[in-house]
Amino acid sequence: MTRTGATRPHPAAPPGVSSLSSIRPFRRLWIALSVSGLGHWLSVPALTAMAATLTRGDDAAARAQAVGGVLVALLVPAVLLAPLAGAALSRLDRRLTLLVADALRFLIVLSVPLLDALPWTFAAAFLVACVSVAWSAVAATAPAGLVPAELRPAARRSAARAMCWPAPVAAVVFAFVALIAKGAFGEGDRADLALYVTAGVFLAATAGVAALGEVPGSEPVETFSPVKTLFQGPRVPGVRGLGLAVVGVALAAGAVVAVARVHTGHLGGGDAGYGAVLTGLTSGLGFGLFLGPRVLGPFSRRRLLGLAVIAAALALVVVSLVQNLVVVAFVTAFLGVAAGAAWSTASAVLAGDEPSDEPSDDPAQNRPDAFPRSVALVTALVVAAAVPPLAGVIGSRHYDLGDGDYDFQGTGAAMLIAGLLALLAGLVAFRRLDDRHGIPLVADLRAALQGRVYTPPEQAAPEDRRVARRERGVFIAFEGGEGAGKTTQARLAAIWLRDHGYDVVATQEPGATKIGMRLRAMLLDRETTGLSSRAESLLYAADRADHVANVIRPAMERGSIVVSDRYVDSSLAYQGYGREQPVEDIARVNDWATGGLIPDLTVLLEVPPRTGLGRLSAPADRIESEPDEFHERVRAGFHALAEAEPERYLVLDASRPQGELSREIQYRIREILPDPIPAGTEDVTSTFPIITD
Ligand SMILES: Nc1ncnc2c1ncn2[C@@H]1O[C@H](COP(=O)(O)OP(=O)(O)OP(=O)(O)O)[C@@H](O)[C@H]1O
Ligand SMILES: Cc1cn([C@H]2C[C@H](O)[C@@H](COP(=O)(O)O)O2)c(=O)[nH]c1=O
Repeated sequence: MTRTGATRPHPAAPPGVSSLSSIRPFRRLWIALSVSGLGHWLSVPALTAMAATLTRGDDAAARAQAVGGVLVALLVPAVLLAPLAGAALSRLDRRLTLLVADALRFLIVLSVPLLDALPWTFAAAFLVACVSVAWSAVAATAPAGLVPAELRPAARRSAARAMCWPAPVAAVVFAFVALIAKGAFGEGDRADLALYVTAGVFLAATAGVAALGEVPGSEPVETFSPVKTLFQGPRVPGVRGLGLAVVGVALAAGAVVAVARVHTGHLGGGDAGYGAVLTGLTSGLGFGLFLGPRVLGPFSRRRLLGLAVIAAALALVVVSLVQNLVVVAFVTAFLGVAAGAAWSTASAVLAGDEPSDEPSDDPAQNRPDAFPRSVALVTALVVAAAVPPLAGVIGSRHYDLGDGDYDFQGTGAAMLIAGLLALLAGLVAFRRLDDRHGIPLVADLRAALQGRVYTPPEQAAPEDRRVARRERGVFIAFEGGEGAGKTTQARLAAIWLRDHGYDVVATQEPGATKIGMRLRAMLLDRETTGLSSRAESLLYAADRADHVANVIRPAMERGSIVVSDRYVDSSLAYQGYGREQPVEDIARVNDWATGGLIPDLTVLLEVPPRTGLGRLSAPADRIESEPDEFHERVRAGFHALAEAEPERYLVLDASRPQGELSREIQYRIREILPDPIPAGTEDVTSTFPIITD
């Protein structure tokens, strides 16, 4: 609501600190971790390619097994040794640990091309992976030690990103280095150069960490046992099918990685082709992780998860059958997108279903992603151990198809089997996860594409249907982040409408009714601490239910124009995107609370959070005091909602002058206005007000 006065700094920002990137030591550590991450991801294709180079004289089965052996060596420490690392690492100096980890990996990787022996390549892969377990555990918590307490959650998320984003870059670098190596050595693939480059990256990371100042260990280094977590099951009981969904995704993505080096060799691609396929997979994964639940906002996340697994499995089936390297790289990228979307959707499903128990001493119990991570890791290990030998056992088959030959390699057959198993896992997971039994999938998808939750006609409440038929008014909502100018523009619109003869009800959320005012006080009071996200969502929905029942619907029935400062989309953006709860759950609760009442027009006033918050003068309330990241998510949420339903939205850049904005809003409102004088009255008076600017 409007408050006038001077601007003020955002309350979540400590003095002089606007964001993580403005904290120099954090920024430097983040860069050093990104460089280490690049080395970490480069070591995977470099070491597997070395195994393939060293078995070049052998048959395809031996080569596949050598590559699989390196992958197993890279995965075993993460599965078996991680639980031992946590307690020991907490006692060590963080900076020194990161420094030693990078230096050790530099030396080990450098030794591989120098010794040029397969057994040492396996041993080196195992040693690198052991060091990487320690490095990633420390890297996950170290940046949080460099920032104020309120920025620590954001620092942890940022650290996780620093370790992940280099994966597609590493794949591209590997592909380029392979091309250069092929040109330079001119005698088939040589992985030496990729290993030297990887060692060089680790050396650069070592120098980067050495140049850092102290890294305080303010947070314990927590690791968990994937095997134990697997048997404990998900932190949230009752997410049936989630484990199977993760198995399906890990099976599909893991099978491609397990045989890609040898398969691309069959397709004439060598190391560069291997790099191209890995680039497709990793960049697809990144894109899918970003897209995840953002796509199809109102669609059930559980359904989305099942569908994403099925899509990844079908992509693997196509990859297994196609004999063209370019097509294989593109379909693998699609597989990556589906797998990434499945992963982030699974995380959202788990994050949205809050655990019923108290925080536990077991780190795995406090991490929503511990279970899917464990399932993925163990599945990847089994795939790396089983798929390459399976490819070797099957061997190659030659088919004469009359007008052309078809060579079906063991690697393709092994991927086909993995793809069919992943498809089965996806189908069963979809059935188990489905929380919309009886709702036709196609209609549900179509409605989600239009930005709404599908409700079968027979399920709409009889009273709501009756009211819907009688409604004659127009409903306009103003939405946007803090200080965007909603109250200002809603008031200007109401005045303009009244000036033109309309009966206007100007209202707002939360707090338009007596009960609503009490709810507003509870919701916005900074003294309200520890309110769970679900309770917050329900309180906003309760305010809205009262608002619709006592203010909006009666006004609509009278034929008034209702102008509301905030409505359901605020809950989708703040409680859904902002609080990272499943948006479709919030949509469903609000659909019920409002009897499905949707505005005829939603004006979205778009302004960067800092600008909007800077416009406010009163002390920040509970929601305004949330950190920048929260408000950025809210902003992105409003964007996504408007994009999903463009015909209902008018999106405006709210940093423009107020007068310009209100004129544009008037133009748009005009398109949906009814006759301002009720039909009967017009028969009697024969008058018709003229609308002017
Ligand atoms: N287009 C604009 N340009 C600059 N300042 C504006 C603009 N629109 C509104 N303001 C000013 O910004 C402040 C906040 O405006 P307003 O209360 O309308 O925002 P709001 O979106 O309703 O805020 P809240 O989210 O707190 O309800 C007021 O001081 C208002 O005068
Ligand atoms: C309706 C609604 C509101 N909020 C938040 C958004 C704001 O921070 C406050 C309302 O304050 P305003 O000054 O009146 O805009 O509540 C929310 O989080 N969810 C909602 O549904």
